[in-house]
Formats: sequence, C-alpha cells, structure tokens
Amino acid sequence: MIEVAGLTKDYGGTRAVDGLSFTVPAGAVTGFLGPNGAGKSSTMRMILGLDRPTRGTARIGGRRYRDFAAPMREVGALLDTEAVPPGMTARAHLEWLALAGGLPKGRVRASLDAVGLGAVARRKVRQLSLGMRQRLGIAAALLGDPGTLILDEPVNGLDPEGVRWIRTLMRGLAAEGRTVLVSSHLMSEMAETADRVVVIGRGRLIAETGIDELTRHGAGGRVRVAGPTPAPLAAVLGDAGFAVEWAPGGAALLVSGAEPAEVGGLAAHYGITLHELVQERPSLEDVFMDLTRDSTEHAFAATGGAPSEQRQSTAGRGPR
Ligand SMILES: Nc1ncnc2c1ncn2[C@@H]1O[C@H](COP(=O)(O)OP(=O)(O)OP(=O)(O)O)[C@@H](O)[C@H]1O
Repeated sequence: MIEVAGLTKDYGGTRAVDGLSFTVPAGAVTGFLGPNGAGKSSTMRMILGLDRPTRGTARIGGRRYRDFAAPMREVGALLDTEAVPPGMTARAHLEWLALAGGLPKGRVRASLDAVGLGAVARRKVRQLSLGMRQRLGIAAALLGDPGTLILDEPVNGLDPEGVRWIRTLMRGLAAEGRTVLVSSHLMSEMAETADRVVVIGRGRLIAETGIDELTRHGAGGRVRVAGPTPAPLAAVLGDAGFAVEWAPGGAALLVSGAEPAEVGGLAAHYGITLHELVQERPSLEDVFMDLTRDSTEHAFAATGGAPSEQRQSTAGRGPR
C-alpha cells in the first residue's frame, strides 16, 4: 500500500503539489489522473524519493523509499523511457541494473520474457521502437519482482496492441496482490484498466474513488424516459422537483438528479404509461472533464516569482 499524506512540493514559486493525501491499496490498479501539469510526476517522484517534499510524507508499505535496504525488490518504477543509454543492448541495460540492485542475473531473462522482449534482447536500445523501449522500461521496473509498481504514463507511444498488452499486464500484476499506481492524463485509458482512480488538479486532490462510483455519482447522470403522453409526465416530474428537459427530437424526456426507480414510481402512481426508462451514465471522459474543468492551468504561484529549480530529467534514476 502507498500512503501519501499532506504532500506538498514547491519548485521556487511554483506549487506543483498542494497538501495531497490519498492511499493506493494492494491488489488493485489505481489510476492517477490529472490534466497536464497537475502534479502527477512530481508526486510520483516524491513517492520514489527522487524529490524531497516541501511538506508531508509518502510511504510505501509504511516506510519511506529511502529506508528500503533493497529498493528494487520493493518498488519498480517507470518514469522516463528516454533515460536508457542508447548504445547499450536491452539485455546489457537490465544486467547492469540487476548488478546495481543486487539482483540475481536470472531476473534479467525473466523480466525480458515478461514484457515480450526476449527476441530482441541483443539489440541496441537505439534500434528499438518507442513501444519496445517502453517495454524495456517496464522490464526494468519488474526486475526486482517488486510488490509495488509506479508507472508514469506507461501507454505513451504504444500502438493499440501495446496498449492492450500493458492493460493486461497491469491487471495481472494487481491480481497477484501487488500495488499498482499508474498515471495518465486520459481518463479513457483508465476506464478498462483501473479499479480505482485518484484525480488531481493543480496539485490538489479532486476525487479518490472506485471507477464505478465515479460514473454513478458523476455530474451529468440522468434518466431518459419516454411514453405516449410525455407532457403530463414532464409536469409530474417537474412538480416532484426534478430538472426535466426534452431530448433532441422531442421523443423523450431527460430527467437530471433522478434514479429510474423514482421516475418509474411516479409514473405508476399517476397511471402514466412508459415505453422507455433508461439510466444514462456520463462517460468517464465527461466526468473527468467536469471534475478538472477548473484545474487545467499547468501551475500556479505558491509564493510568487519564477521557478528557481530547473526541471530535471529522471534519467537513470528510477527506483534503483
Ligand atoms: N523540477 C521542477 N522545477 C520547476 N517546476 C517544476 C519542476 N517539476 C515540475 N514542475 C512544475 O510543476 C507542475 C506540475 O508538474 P508535473 O510534471 O508534476 O505534472 P504532471 O501532472 O505530471 O504533468 P504531465 O501530465 O504534463 O506530465 C508543472 O507546472 C511543472 O512545470
């Protein structure tokens, strides 16, 4: 389990993360969502001990990353796939990481096979496609067979087959009881992958919820109802306090803030015949846009003034 409590990060005058608290349970895929610049990477970097929080704590299994004796066996991370030296072969890169992390050499073959790169293990990194490099980054994350995985935008650059592959991989890792935190700025990517989502905007928590609850309670959910006598139905629903509007074309009514059972119950009470009674759920993308509408600016001033720290590459500095 990952626990983030009151996490705050100021880069000079820019507050990238602002009092953020959430938990990431084991045995599930948790999507970490937010518009560009929301603070996802900064948060992940702090969880991984690559950046020091201005305030607050981030713990993995109750401990800070820097307190792990063998961090690669505890946490695997994918942060920046451009960080791998281009002249190294895929295998040599992983062998070097395994050596640095005190891991048995056998883990290199196991990780290459887990990501389907066994056949290209002897190719130089510069000869690998973007998708293959992304897989190599994931192989590096899996090297220590860790219980926790932190993946920053892992589907970037993958083709549809690659996207499906990584979804299956993440679901499999969670099913084995691991903790999986995966960031994205696209809600649609998470819909079929994540069990839960943590949504942030401008460094602050917007929502922490199961993916099902998100659409159930998301703004825009409504009931579509139709029958041979819509006008009296509209009057009855309006009297009951629901917001009612005509669907485009006028063939049905759209009732906001109501459950189908309430609409059906009212219609039955007044003897109004119904031909259609459907719960319309907003798409996850709709919910996400709605939640983050006010948070799409990339940063905001914490103390005024320009950022003083330069944005650094995460090159070669994963969980190793
Ligand atoms: N080292 C740094 N120095 C100065 N500002 C930084 C640094 N790292 C991040 N920031 C700023 O903090 C804010 C949050 O950035 P961060 O990369 O964490 O967001 P993100 O949600 O990961 O965005 P994206 O989806 O675009 O990667 C941004 O305004 C960014 O410019």
